[in-house]
Amino acid sequence: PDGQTGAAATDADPVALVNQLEATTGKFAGHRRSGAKGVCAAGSFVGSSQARALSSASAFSGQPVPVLVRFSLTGPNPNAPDNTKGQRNMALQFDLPGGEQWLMGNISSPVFGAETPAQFLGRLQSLQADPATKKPDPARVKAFADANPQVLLQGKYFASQPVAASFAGLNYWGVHGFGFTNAQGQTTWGKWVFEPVGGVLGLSDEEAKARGANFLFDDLRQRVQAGHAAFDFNLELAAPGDRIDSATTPLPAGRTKVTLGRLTITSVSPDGAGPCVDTNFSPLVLPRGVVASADPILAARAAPYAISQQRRLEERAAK
Ligand code: HEM
Repeated sequence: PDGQTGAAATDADPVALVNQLEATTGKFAGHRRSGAKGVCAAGSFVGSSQARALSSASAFSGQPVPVLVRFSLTGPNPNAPDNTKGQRNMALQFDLPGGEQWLMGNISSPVFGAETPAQFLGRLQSLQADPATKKPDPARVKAFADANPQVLLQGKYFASQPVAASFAGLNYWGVHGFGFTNAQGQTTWGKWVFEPVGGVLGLSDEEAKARGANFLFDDLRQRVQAGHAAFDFNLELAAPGDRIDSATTPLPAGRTKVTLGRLTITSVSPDGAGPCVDTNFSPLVLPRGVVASADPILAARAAPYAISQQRRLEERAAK
């Protein structure tokens, strides 16, 4: 806590965040504290000339760059059902020349569920089940949400969307603002979204029920085999006055969008295997030519990811 900067009001201890994730959403030994049900895949990214004008990052050279991909459902449960509404993830590790890496964890929503780490901790606390009823206390949930209305935006977005028909048929947002710096030293700020080349694919509630609880991974394998899994990496450019430091404030609709390149998914690993299983996708690992915004949620992600990774690797080793 640092009373002079006021940091104590918005920060949260990373260990407390991971402990609270476990207390509220559950703990499944050996698995990610969020994004547990997932699969490794591989892809190839080719950057565009528009991207090269904005950023000197080697990811945009125009040469194919290998990308380690992980698609997942949110939450700690490795057996969560696929055929429900809610968050899906696409985490990426661009393996750049010279051993440089670019890591990101993108989600199927333009906003996160909290604006600051402290607010996220408070929201999770309010959602923790009461030991007596085994359910969250509705009055406590409401009181926190009334005082922190940003925490409802993400749930409203998911409620407005159909059940995802495919990991390859979703928009995946970076949510945070990032700056793209070119060789002249000019930095352009924006927020990115990976948009599926074949369009967004949704299911009606009846269709979702008929698919069963485990259809997304087979669907992904089929689409990748058929060559139908690719995303345009698009950057929405911030205009003067736009907020780029808030994970609950998307850019206003209609901002100029620049296509930075195309990511093609080329293979999918067997279930539970592959090079992404033991890694974490800490979104502060950025290449030269890309810089982080001052979004406090972005800054707060690195430490909990490392803690979760350490816990699950230790649990796996102890089995
Ligand atoms: C303070 C806020 C947040 C906390 C405490 C948090 C915590 C975590 C933790 C503990 C993991 C598991 C890490 C591992 O074991 O490898 C995780 C995974 C993930 N998170 Fe977050 N997260 C936060 C915010 C966000 C935001 C804002 C996004 C999206 C913009 C996001 C996207 C993801 C994704 C995509 C994964 C799965 C990555 C994978 O497949 O390995 N998280 N998060």
